[in-house]
Amino acid sequence: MATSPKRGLVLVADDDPTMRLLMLEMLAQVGLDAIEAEDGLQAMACYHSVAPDLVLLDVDMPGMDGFAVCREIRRLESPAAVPIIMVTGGDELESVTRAYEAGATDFISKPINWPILGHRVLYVLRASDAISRLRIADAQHRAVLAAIPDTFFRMNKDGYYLDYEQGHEASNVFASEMCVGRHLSQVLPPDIAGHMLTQVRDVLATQHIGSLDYELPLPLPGPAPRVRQGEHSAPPPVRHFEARLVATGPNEVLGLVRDISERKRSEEQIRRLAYCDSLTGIPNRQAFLETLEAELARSRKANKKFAVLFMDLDAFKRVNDTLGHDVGDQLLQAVSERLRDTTRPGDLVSRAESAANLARLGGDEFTILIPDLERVEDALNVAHRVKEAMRRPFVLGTHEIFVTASIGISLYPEDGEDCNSLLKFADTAMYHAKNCGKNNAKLYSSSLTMQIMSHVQLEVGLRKALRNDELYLLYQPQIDVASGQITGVEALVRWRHPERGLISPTEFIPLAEEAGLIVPIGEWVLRTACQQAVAWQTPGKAPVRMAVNLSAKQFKDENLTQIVLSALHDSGLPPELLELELTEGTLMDDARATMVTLEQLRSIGVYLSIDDFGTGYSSMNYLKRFEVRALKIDKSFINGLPADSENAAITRAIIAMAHGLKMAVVAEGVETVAQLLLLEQYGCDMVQGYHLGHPSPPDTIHRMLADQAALAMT
Ligand SMILES: Nc1nc2c(ncn2[C@@H]2O[C@H](COP(=O)(O)O[C@H]3[C@@H](O)[C@H](n4cnc5c(=O)[nH]c(N)nc54)O[C@@H]3COP(=O)(O)O)[C@@H](O)[C@H]2O)c(=O)[nH]1
Repeated sequence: MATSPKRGLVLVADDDPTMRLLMLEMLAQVGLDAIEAEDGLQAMACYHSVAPDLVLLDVDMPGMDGFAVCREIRRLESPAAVPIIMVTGGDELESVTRAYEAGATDFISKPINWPILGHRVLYVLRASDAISRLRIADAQHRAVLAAIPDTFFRMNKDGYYLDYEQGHEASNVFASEMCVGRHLSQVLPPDIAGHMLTQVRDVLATQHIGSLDYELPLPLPGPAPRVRQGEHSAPPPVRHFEARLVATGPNEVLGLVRDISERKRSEEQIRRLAYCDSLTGIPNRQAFLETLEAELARSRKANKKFAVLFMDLDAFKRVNDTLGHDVGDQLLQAVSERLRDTTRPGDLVSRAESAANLARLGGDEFTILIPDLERVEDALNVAHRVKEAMRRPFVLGTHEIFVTASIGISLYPEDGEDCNSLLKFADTAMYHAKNCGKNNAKLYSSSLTMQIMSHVQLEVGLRKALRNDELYLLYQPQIDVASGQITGVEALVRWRHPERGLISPTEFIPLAEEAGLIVPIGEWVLRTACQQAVAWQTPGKAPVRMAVNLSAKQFKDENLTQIVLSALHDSGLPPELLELELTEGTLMDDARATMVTLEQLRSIGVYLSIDDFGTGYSSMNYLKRFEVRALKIDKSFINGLPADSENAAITRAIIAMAHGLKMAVVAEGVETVAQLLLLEQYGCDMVQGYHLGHPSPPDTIHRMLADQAALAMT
């Protein structure tokens, strides 16, 4: 006979050997092993020694009866109870009741229906197995729930709490009795209750896990703090919660609620670090870009205008270089503070949340967003106020610092329809403002981009100009008034651009200074002019001095003296035949450094003169300290002569004062005989101008010098 696989061990306790035999046989039929005991004591001994999976226990046994065995087993047992089936003498209710009271799992009445005994035992074994698995699962769930700090609840589809177990977090606000049997709306604020109920229904409909975040104001114990007039009350303390919902049946969800206030606080801190400039505490570039993006969307939708102001300090680098980075940092903090004051909501003609309207992009660059702009003038007014605010001295410790600001403005929607363009255009306008003399505010215009592009192209061209031989020199004669002889020439550089043709030095010299090209270009001018000057010297004839312009950047170049020495040495030009023309501005920039450089140049023996005199500081006293040999009166004074009596008086005074300081005077821009005669009358030493000769190529000057020599022979 085929036997089923073994499914468990049954302890059969009965004092009747026939009954035991039959029971064993029936159990074997369903694949169960069995062990026999003929009375209660033996049953207990077997229970201890084999730990059966089920006990089949006759009620009536000599000595210790079935009820006593059952009670004893239950007393000894752990919660994992072994199933006990009591075999009662008859169907009488009393033994059945006693059997259950003793802890029996089930009972079988005699006479036993033998064919179903095995199946009945199997059924009880299965049921007991399921119960013990349930018990384990339940214990595990309880352990999990005990281990997590969350509050959990069960809720039906209509939003009634069926169960509520408060988590062990201090902030869990509701006690169980406040919730069980109540509707969500009686426990939570109406908006949160509404969201929660929607989520509950979604979770039940989709059988997916759902979640929602919400915050609850926590009333502080005691009376509310009094707020004085004009003060803002602190926002009420809130705690943040996250509820996760999972369906546990077609009409019921399990909810877990966690206090996420700490996490929110950390997120806020991270956000602050990511969006705030650490030096000044105002929003940084990232924050500004996001604000700009949001403003763009809002303005587009509401058909509104806004302006972006881009501000850069004009002399920040100088502060950093001269006073150190600590003072530079303090200045940036003070600047952002002043900007904050100047761009308060009321000042901005804008909405309330102005904090994000101001940002530091980095270095000394700040941006301001002006929303809801009605007139362009409003943006210009803000720019003007900012400029004025920056002009007031900053007192930082013992330092009183003066700075100015250049501001560029771009407008939405006129100038651009996206954030990057608007920011870029405001930046472009700021550069334009700087180029227009700093301490300026300029609106962006599309032609600016063209200007800047052509500026950049010109710079690229200038870099190639030297190596492509596109630069050349013209020379303008300088005439000694007394003798009428050419005693000097001024070298003036020209650039023949391959596409644009002739470009004036007024255009490319400032560009060369900006691009750092003035030093190599200036060296080339110096060397070429020195070589040319040597070629024009004729033994036995009056020498011809070569005047070369030096720009401020060249003058500051630490290798200047070396370059001059080298140009003189390589050309063989005597130093006294080289004149270096400097402007007043160049000399005044850094008096101490100027004195050192001038001393070095003087020690070489070169002739030093002041160019464009009268257009700058015009301080004779100052110039005396620099011991220069000559002054060149700017052509703007000569221009109106002889009719302009004021210019005539100035010219006469300059000549007299220069002579008093033993300086020679050269008048520039002499265009007429009348001017020449007047200057002669005033005692001017030398003259230069179109009337006496235009800037000309070397062979023209060569001819002029040759004619002059020939005339002298006659
Ligand atoms: N650092 C350097 N600067 C240089 C160099 N070459 C020239 N420059 C400077 O560029 C400015 C413009 O120079 P330019 O266009 O050459 O003009 C010079 C003369 O052409 C002009 N001039 C001369 N006579 C007259 C006249 O009668 N009327 C009139 N309207 N203009 C006249 O004046 C300019 C000379 O100026 P200055 O140098 O002040 O003597 C100019 O500032 C140059 O200095 C260079 O190599 N390096």
